[in-house]
Amino acid sequence: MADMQELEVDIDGLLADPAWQGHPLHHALGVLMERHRDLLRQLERITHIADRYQGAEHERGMSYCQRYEKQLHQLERLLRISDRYQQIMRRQHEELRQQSTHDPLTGLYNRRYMQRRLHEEALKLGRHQDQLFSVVLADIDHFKAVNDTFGHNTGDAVLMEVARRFVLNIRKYDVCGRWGGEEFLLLLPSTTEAQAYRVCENLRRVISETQYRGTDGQSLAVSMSFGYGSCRAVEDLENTLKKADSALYDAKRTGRNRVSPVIEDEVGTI
Ligand SMILES: Nc1nc2c(ncn2[C@@H]2O[C@H](COP(=O)(O)OP(=O)(O)OP(=O)(O)O)[C@@H](O)[C@H]2O)c(=O)[nH]1
Repeated sequence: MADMQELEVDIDGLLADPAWQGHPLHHALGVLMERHRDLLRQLERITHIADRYQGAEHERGMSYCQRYEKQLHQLERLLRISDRYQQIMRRQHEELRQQSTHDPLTGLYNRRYMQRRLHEEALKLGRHQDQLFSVVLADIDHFKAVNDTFGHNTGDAVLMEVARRFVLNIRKYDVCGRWGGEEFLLLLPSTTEAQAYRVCENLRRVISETQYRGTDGQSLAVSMSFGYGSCRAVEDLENTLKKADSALYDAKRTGRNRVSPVIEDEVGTI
């Protein structure tokens, strides 16, 4: 094959050489080369057709059982691809759902989700007049100073640890969310004011007794102020949030690291 290619290159060289242009065999050699190339092209086409024919013949020669097996394999492959695709879609859907309802830093529910939950909980009260729930607003004291003194990353670490402590110290049907920067909201179903006060006092103590770790290994302490209110009807929701907010403001105003309003009867029982 290599010899043939070399010969073709030699002949092409001779045909192109002006020294041989007038030679009586020059034209005949040119025509011969053209015919030779035509034949090669035809041969290639025939080989290609023969290959395809052989493939088709092989298929035809297969028994029904073999063809059925082959189609089954193809279907199984398709199913595997479709399964993988569905898994990816499900995972992406779950990630999107998580992102739309959760705060990325603390992993708690975000404000939008908490607003929806509050509304749903208030709607449920409409059908059960004797029921209620409580709302707690809790805010880290002097958090700006934490950031200014220890840096924003340490501030983030404190927020994460506070969130963890909250989740560890509430009942499993209570709902905890990040309401704003350093502010958290708790929804406490079927909880009276007196019970809400106790929940807040417990959390206040846990948060202030925790040693937090900064990103450079330093140890620091923080405290939180709490305000709460109870909701007894759907129309009451906005009012309850305002009540909790102004109670939180009172707790800040009267010295921080405290719960407002104080329920005197409960103070001794904690
Ligand atoms: N590290 C960090 N800081 C945040 C985040 N969100 C809000 N903050 C900071 O929280 C601080 C809140 O400061 P202020 O509203 O002045 O309140 P404070 O210093 O906690 O004071 P009081 O609430 O009155 O006790 C601001 O410095 C915000 O930048 C966050 O995601 N990470």
